[in-house]
Amino acid sequence: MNAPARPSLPRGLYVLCDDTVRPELPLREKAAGLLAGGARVVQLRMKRTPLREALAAAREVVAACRRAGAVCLVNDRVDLALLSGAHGVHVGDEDLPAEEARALLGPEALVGVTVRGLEDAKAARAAGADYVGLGPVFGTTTKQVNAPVLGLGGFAAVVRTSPLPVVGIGGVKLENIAELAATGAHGGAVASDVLLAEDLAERVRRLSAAFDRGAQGASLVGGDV
Ligand SMILES: Cc1ncc(COP(=O)(O)OP(=O)(O)O)c(N)n1
Ligand SMILES: Cc1nc(C(=O)O)sc1CCOP(=O)(O)O
Ligand SMILES: [Mg+2]
Repeated sequence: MNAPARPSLPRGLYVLCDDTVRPELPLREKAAGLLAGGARVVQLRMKRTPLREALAAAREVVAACRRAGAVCLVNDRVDLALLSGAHGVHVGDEDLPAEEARALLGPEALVGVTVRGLEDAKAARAAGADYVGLGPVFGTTTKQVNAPVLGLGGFAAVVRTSPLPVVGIGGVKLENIAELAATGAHGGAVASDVLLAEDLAERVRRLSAAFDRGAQGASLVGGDV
């Protein structure tokens, strides 16, 4: 029997299509800009959109991502991920546990889990996660995070030994994403730096290119995972 076809999480820039940053711009327009710039991983993060609107937005954004060949993950809501046909979910401490998300979504879905350190990453692997979102790497004003800022050194230490691919989040921007990638991170998750840009597509291109440059440096010195 064939193994289930779970997509792998593309390496590189990971963008948040977020309704809390620049809330006046509709999610579908944000997604269109991000995808026009070549975004390959889009997380739909809806914290202030009423549930039925969120379902409609999820269906639109997932369909647009699929047309563009991008992976779309829904933040928090396993129900919306299922109903919209998303590739998976990203869950944290206040969401369904990863095991339950996996049980509901099945083996073909991607499940990402928020972690604060190495022990959390080991637990996420045991729970069936595919990758971890580790942060905050830098200070952020997008969300009040109840965990210390790791800094690049603290982040890199977890990346080196994590049993799962690590996506860095929190204050990641054009000025620091190459350094983040050079730690061997699998991805760099960005919300405000890209969503506040005048030209979202151009910002995606620049962030992606900077990540790839940093990752190339990491692989040259043997720091790649
Ligand atoms: C890639 C990535 N990493 C971490 C988070 C944070 O998720 P969570 O802890 O559930 O917090 P909210 O995003 O729900 O506020 C993330 N969204 N993405
Ligand atoms: C949603 C989120 N989670 C974080 C965590 O550390 O768990 S930091 C964060 C905000 C990311 O937004 P920006 O790119 O604007 O800093
Ligand atoms: Mg959450």
